[in-house]
Amino acid sequence: MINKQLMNLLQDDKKYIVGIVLSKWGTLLANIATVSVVCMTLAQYYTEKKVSPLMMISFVGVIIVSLIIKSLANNWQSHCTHFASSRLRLDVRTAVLTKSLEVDVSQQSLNDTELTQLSVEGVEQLEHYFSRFIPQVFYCLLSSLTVFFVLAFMYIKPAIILLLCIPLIPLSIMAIMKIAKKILGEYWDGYLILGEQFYENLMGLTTLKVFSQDKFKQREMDKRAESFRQATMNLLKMQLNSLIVMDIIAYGGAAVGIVIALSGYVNGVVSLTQMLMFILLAAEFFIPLRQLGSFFHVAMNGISASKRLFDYLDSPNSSFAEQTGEKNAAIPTLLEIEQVSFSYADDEEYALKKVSASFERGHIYGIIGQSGSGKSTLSKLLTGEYTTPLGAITGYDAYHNVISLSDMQDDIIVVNQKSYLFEGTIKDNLLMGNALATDEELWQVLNRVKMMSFVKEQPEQLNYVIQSNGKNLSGGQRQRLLIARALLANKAIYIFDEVTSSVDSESEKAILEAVTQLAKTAIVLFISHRLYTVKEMDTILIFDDGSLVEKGTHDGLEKQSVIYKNFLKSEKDLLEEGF
Ligand SMILES: Nc1ncnc2c1ncn2[C@@H]1O[C@H](COP(=O)(O)OP(=O)(O)OP(=O)(O)O)[C@@H](O)[C@H]1O
Repeated sequence: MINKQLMNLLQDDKKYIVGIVLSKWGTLLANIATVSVVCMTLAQYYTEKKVSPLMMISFVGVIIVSLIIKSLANNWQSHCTHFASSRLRLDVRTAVLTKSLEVDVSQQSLNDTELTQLSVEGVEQLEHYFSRFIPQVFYCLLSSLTVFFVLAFMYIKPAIILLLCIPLIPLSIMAIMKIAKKILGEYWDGYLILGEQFYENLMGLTTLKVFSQDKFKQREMDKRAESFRQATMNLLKMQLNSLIVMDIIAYGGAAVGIVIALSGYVNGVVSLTQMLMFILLAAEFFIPLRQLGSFFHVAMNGISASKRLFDYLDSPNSSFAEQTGEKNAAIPTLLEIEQVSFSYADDEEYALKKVSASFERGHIYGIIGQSGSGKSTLSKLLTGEYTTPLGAITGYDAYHNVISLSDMQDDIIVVNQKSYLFEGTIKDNLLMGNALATDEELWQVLNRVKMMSFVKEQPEQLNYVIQSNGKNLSGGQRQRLLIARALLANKAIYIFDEVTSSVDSESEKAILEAVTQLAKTAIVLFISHRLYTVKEMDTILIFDDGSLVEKGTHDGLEKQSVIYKNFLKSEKDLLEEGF
């Protein structure tokens, strides 16, 4: 019932749990005192037909003190309830965020939507576990013993009967827990799948509309929502049924105790005060246990969500993130790839096959090949998006010291189709590349990508606001800003992956000039579909079906390489056809 892994999270916050239990216990003691004084007053009035002044004073005094205690205890309880889980929720969310940044894309066991749902709604559910369920478990023990001793003092026989009923409730909770696990699993699965599909459809809504697929997707979502509704109803049904079982035990037990107390009064075994107290306190005996039952269901939701979060947090990190200790501060001037092979999944064909190449600072390398030939896969391996290829990827600094790929990764930057411009000013976006850059440096870099005149034309200049992902810019302007931001980052190795594929010729020219200039001080890999964009580059590498099939300068390849000549010819044909 008590999850060890979750409890370990509490650390210093256990004191708040103790605070909640004690405040509840204080309320219970105040209730017992109120019940006692009410019963004594009633009994006196019933037998003597009047209430003595002393009894009146005690009655009013006890009621006032009880109210004060209850009010203080309630305040203290809400204070502790808030603190018992707020730090913990923050910690769990921070841990999830940190983990998501550390784990390789290839090893992410949860996708973005699942992670968001679990760390928002799932973590929210943990509040109930810590601030309600756990304190209630301890309070139940304390309250049952307290009320038992008071009742036993009144009339031992029915008090023992009530005590014997108590284990039935935790036993029924444990039995329900077994069924609940499966139902909760289905509920969370449905919730996550629905969220994921909703997110995907929302992202692709324009595409769905263009292809008139929105109605079809809507029907699909309807079906998914319906099965989630079923799972939710099953969960609610299970919760309701189990509450009925607990009610029967709680109120049944209280009823048995009350009947025995009444018969004790009729037979003269107990006094009127004792009998009245028994009737009023018998319910008090079971109420905490009954509440435990209701809290249990909400807590189970949190436990189920937290299990998925823990599985995620316990999953292995990327080899890159696991590196500890000092990073090698050396700057790579040479990058060597030896016999690198990589497959996205065990049973999949190799996307890269025994690729060997070396890249030097001061050079720009044009990487071309048909779609699916493995160009982007090489980029993903270099940036650490995917890890553990066969073969070796090693860097060397100017003094020939070896730099491992993980040490090198901070020095590698990629600009590709996934690169993003955030809603905010041009300056904000550029400063992401280098937070310390001055306005002058920003203008310089804008000049390098031929964006200076555009920005100068805007009344707000550097403070011109870009909409999310540069919606209010042309494709070429957007791409040039992405490159400007990367240039500001001042890295040793740059990978440009299809950065000119959807831009106008003016932007293409500006980009090519900027990257060629950059190659004087960095290692630059320029991946492209279009051969003419890499013609002038120092070395051209041709990929075909995962293999590096040719390497050389344009002039050399034009003379010797059949593949290159075919490439040139097919591109010429395409250009003549107007593509
Ligand atoms: N995330 C992935 N999971 C599984 N297979 C993938 C993944 N990404 C790429 N592949 C496969 O790996 C192979 C190489 O893909 P890659 O993206 O490296 O090609 P590319 O040369 O960059 O293609 P393009 O020019 O179209 O971008 C292809 O067969 C592709 O289907």
